Parts: sequence; structure tokens; C-alpha cells
Amino acid sequence: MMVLKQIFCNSVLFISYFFTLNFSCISANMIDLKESPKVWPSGLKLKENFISEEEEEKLLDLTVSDPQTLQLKHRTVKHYGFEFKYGSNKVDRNPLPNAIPEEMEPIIKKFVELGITRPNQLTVNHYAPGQGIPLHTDTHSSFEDGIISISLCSDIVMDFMSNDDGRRVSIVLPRRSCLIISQESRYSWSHGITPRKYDVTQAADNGLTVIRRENRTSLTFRKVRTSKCDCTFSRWCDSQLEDSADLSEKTADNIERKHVFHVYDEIASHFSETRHSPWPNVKAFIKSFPVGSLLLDIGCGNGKYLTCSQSLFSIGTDRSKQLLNGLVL
Ligand SMILES: O=C(O)CCC(=O)C(=O)O
Ligand SMILES: [Fe+2]
Repeated sequence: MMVLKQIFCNSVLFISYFFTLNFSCISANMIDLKESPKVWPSGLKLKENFISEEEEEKLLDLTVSDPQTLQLKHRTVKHYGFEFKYGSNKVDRNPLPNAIPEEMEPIIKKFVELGITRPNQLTVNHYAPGQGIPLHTDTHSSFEDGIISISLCSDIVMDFMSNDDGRRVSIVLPRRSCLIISQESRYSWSHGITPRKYDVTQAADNGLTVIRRENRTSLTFRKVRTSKCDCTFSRWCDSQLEDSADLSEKTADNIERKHVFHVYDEIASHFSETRHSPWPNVKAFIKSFPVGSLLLDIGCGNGKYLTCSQSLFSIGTDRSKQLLNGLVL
């Protein structure tokens, strides 16, 4: 069931709809790292006030005025350590000249203490109000488990969607918070930010409230994977899907060898004896070619079409040597 709500704020009319399921949009202000609500995918954790205002300012100074920032269609972005390719959601394994700035070490230390693998890749995204990032899953083969997103300068709502059944959860990421995306939330859910200027969220009294987006900078820290991912979410794991593609190619090869190539070799003489006359329509087609044309018959068997016309150059080929042994030239 859906409910339509109207909220007036500074004479702007917001019309928003919510699924009546409780997990539609959850304000994080009551949530501690150890007690993520049950409706969240497992492994998704939020730590509020992860950094102080001074730390926020320092991080901004380090990133905001970087001349190498790229202008994407919807936001500006800068990579450190390695480039994250947004088209494929994969890492470019050629190292960048600029590593994660050393000045970020105190922040990194904080989440390494929480059990997150030390990162060697950082993406800084700058979002103006109205900008977002499409739903995506950072590919398994590119990064280890445990992706960190630190929000600077503005609260924002991030959306999560289950890749299995489309279930959605939207979560308020407060300014100066740290989001840990790991396990189920990292491997079998997508995350993204809807491009809009205001977020409608749940208020403390269970009513609704409107948050106006400001310019937001996010720091996404990741560790580039050096071996294949062996997670338990194999359906969504590009490392494991690549392996199974290799396997099925090998299996298909063996099946073809056994049930096609070998069978033709075995039945070659009988096959040739029962197929000595060219089909009339094929013969007429070949005879229609201009004098001097090249006829190439791939899979020619006993070569019964190679002699249909004396005014052509004819080449025949077949994988089965046994079939070629019965050539009727
Ligand atoms: O802006 C964020 O918090 C998340 C960015 C993100 O998902 C990404 O860079 O892959
Ligand atoms: Fe991402």
C-alpha cells in the first residue's frame, strides 16, 4: 500500500510517497555502530560524529581545491591511489601518481581500529544540491570487503537496493558520519544517491521532516583486491562468474569433441554413401555464380558441391578428416 503525504516548508510544496513498510527511510540519529536496525542489510553500519568539525575542515582543505578534480556529468570526482572507473564500477589497476594523502592517516587509523582493512584507494566526490550517483555495486573483483564513506558538509540520504529482490532501504548519512558497507550490503546490494535538492526523512516523533541538501563532499576509501573474491554471494560475484564462464567453455568444448567431432569421424563412410547427390536448389544456386567466382564450402563433407560448376574456383574444408577421405571429386 502507498500513502501520499504533503509537507509545506518555506512555501515549497513537497509531494512524496512512502511504502508503509517501516524501513522506507530511516533517520540515523538513534543508531549506533553496534545496533543497526534489522531491516538494514547485514554488514551495513553507521558511525555518527566519526570526525570532529576541525577534522572535517582539514579533510576539505586537502581535497576541495585540487586542480586534478574531474568533472563528471553529475558531480566532480578525484581519485587517489587508483582510479575507480564509474562506467564499469571496476578499478583501473595502473597506480596513480598521487597516493592517499598522508595527512589522512589519523582518520584511516580510526576505521582500521574498527576492523576495516587498511585502504589504498580513495575517491572524493563533490555533490552540489540536486546531484547524485546512480545505484551500483562496486565490483567484487576490484575491492576487498569493507568500503568506507565519510560525509562532509551536508547530510544526505543514501539508497540501498537488494540485487536479489529489489528491497529498498534509505538511510540518512549525517554530516561527519562514517558509513561502513560490508558483507551482504557490500556484495549483494547496490547503493546510490537520488539526485534531488531536498530529502524527506523520518523525524524523531515518527512524523516527516525535510532536509535541504548543501554541497556535500564524500570520501570513499577502499582496498584494491589482489586475489579473486571468494565471497558467499556468488550470484553477484564477477570473480566467481568469470571462473564459471571458463569452466562452461571447457565443458562445452569437451561435449562438442565427444558428441560432434568424434561421431562424424565414426560415421563418415556411411554418412558419405547416403549423401552423394547435391540438393537441386543448392546446385542451381551455385550454377548461378558468374564465371570465375570463388566458391568456398566450409564443412564440405564429401565435397559433393565442389564439382557442381566447372566455371568456378572451388575450395572445400571440413574438420573431419574421415569425411574428407570420402571425397567424390
Ligand atoms: O558519495 C558516497 O558516499 C558514495 C560514493 C560511491 O558510492 C562511490 O564512489 O562508489
Ligand atoms: Fe560505490
